[in-house]
Formats: sequence, C-alpha cells, structure tokens
Amino acid sequence: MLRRFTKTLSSSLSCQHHSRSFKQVHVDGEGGYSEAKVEETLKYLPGGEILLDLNHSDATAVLQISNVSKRNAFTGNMMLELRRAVNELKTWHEGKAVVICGAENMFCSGSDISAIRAFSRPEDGKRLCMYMHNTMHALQHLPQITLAHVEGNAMGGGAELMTACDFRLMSSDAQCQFVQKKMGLVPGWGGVSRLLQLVGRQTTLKLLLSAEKLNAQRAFELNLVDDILDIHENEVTPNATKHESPALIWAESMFQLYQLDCKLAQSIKLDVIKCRNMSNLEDSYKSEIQFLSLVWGGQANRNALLKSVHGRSTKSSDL
Ligand SMILES: CCCC(=O)SCCNC(=O)CCNC(=O)[C@H](O)C(C)(C)COP(=O)(O)OP(=O)(O)OC[C@H]1O[C@@H](n2cnc3c(N)ncnc32)[C@H](O)[C@@H]1OP(=O)(O)O
Repeated sequence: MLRRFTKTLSSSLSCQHHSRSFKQVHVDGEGGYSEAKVEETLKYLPGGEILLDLNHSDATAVLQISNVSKRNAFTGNMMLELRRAVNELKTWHEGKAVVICGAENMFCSGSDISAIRAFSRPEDGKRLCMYMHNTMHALQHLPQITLAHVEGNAMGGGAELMTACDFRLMSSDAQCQFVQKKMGLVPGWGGVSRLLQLVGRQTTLKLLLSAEKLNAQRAFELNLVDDILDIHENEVTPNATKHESPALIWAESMFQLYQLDCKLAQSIKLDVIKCRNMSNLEDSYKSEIQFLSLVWGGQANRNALLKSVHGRSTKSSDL
C-alpha cells in the first residue's frame, strides 16, 4: 500500500547492527546553515509527493517520485518528503533493496523551477543545495541496495539523483541529461563528486560542459548505467504490484535477491560503501574486518556450511 509522508514515521525496527558503521558527512552549522530553517522554507513550496511502499514480506521497497503535471520535478514539499523517506529507510534493518522510480513512466525533471526561483539569492541557493547534498549522501549510504529505474527523462537534479543509487537501470527509450549548464548552474545535489567516481574526469567534464542528451545505449557505453531494460519489460500487467518492478526482476536475475540473507546483503553493501570512502588502505582493511565479524558464524554462514559442497552434504558434527 502506498503511503504519503504526512503521518508519523515508524522507526521501531529492531536490529541496530549497522547504525554505528558510518560517520555521517553532514553539511551543517557552516555560515549559519540550519536544516530546520531550510525545512521551514521548503514547507511553503507545495505540490507533488514521495511515495514509499515497504514490502516486508520480500524485504524490498519502492520509492516513487510523483509530480506528474511537472514531469516529476522536485518541489520543496517533495524535498522534505524525500528526506523523511530516506530517514525511514535508514532504520529499516530488514530491507534488502529499494527501487527509486518516477510516476507514470517518467523519472524526474530535476528541481522544480519555482523552487529555484524561491531560493534565488546565492546564499539561499547554497542552503537549499546543502540540504539536498545531505539527503543524497544519506541515500547513497542506505543499508539497502538501491536501484534507480530510469524511464522517460532524468534531467538536472534527476540525473544527479540517479548517481546516488548503487545501480542505474535505464529503459531502452529513456534519456538522461545533466542540463544544469543550460540553467546557468553547476550540479547542486552532489552530482559532480558522484559522476567523477562513476565515469572519471574527462567524461564528467564533457557531460557537464556539453549538457549532452544521453540515450540509454550511450549512457551504458559511458558506464553511467549498469543495464538497459527493454521497454517491453516495463509493461505491467493490470494486476501487477509495484514489487513486480523490472528493476527488482533485474536484481533477482543478477544476484538472487530474494534468497539473499538480509544481514549479509546489508553487510556487503555497507562494507563496499565504507571502504570506497576510505583513502587509507589500513583503515579500509580494519573496516572490512568489522563487517566480516558481523557475518562470520551468522545465520547465512551456518546455513551455507550445512549445505552440500559439490553435491556432498556436510554433517553438522563436522562443523
Ligand atoms: C540543482 C538542481 C538543478 C536542476 O534540477 S535545474 C532543473 C533542470 N530541469 C530541467 O531543465 C527540465 C526542464 N524540463 C524539460 O526539459 C521537459 O519538460 C522534459 C522533462 C524533457 C519533458 O518534456 P515534455 O514531456 O515535452 O513535457 P513539457 O516540457 O511540456 O512539460 C510538461 C509540464 O511540466 C513542466 N515542467 C517540466 N519540467 C519542470 C521543472 N523542472 N520544473 C517545473 N516545471 C517543469 C513544464 O513547464 C510543463 O508545464 P505546463 O504544462 O506548460 O504548465
């Protein structure tokens, strides 16, 4: 069931084993920046919604960006709702994967132009973008595997949002464009740093300087997307649920998502993200060991040891 984020959020999930894994890079306190003040302003930029549908039985979620009349552009209200949705996912220790998609076969056309107008002074624009930086950072560090499913267009901030996900899947007829230059801007949602990590310096420069419109094939060749989903895979049958999303079908085919132990899935995700952020190899090894100690002797490990190896079953007395 899809829910709006106007209600109190549930955060009573049990296992806390990952909560100490990250030092949050939180942009705050600089030059009088206050998240609360930004949120106060965002409240006055209404429209659109972020829908989060948690499916506890298969440990997956779908986060949908919805503002159809503006091609899923982000209003202030949606920025607030996205932050709340990400905060809820942060504490969802039983979740394995989250699909991020847009309503009605359109990913996202970036920031609502009227939100940019409302924050037109440079210092206000900076605060707005600091807020979105923090949201994108939290999204990138979620314990679940995140999959952006891009249909239609991903423009400006929408293209930046894709880069905050672990995997990017593009429909064969979709397009992506870092269009910020045409707005007289550089990316404002942390897209430069993440693009650099994904495609390197030359390609990042080319994409930002040219604002080239990328079709799925070109985005795939540039390593910006992980796979192209045939448009027919997006056709949903009338009774299909969100959780029959093509992105989840892809995840199942790639890494047998539904059989994957949740604690193991989250550990792999956070292990990789944490090591990726470390410049020092020694610290990185130390971090790996911490993650290893979370799963060694755990349920998935014990189950695997009990299973047959090359057809021979292992006696539990051998373990
Ligand atoms: C730091 C963040 C940086 C940013 O994100 S800056 C914003 C960058 N985004 C853009 O420049 C996208 C502009 N939009 C477009 O290029 C096209 O609308 C797009 C997404 C290719 C879709 O094209 P079409 O399907 O032909 O639709 P259309 O152009 O007729 O638009 C339909 C209605 O949606 C509106 N719309 C689209 N993108 C919007 C946006 N970002 N903010 C506010 N309104 C937006 C558009 O004005 C139009 O409204 P209306 O029906 O004329 O009232």
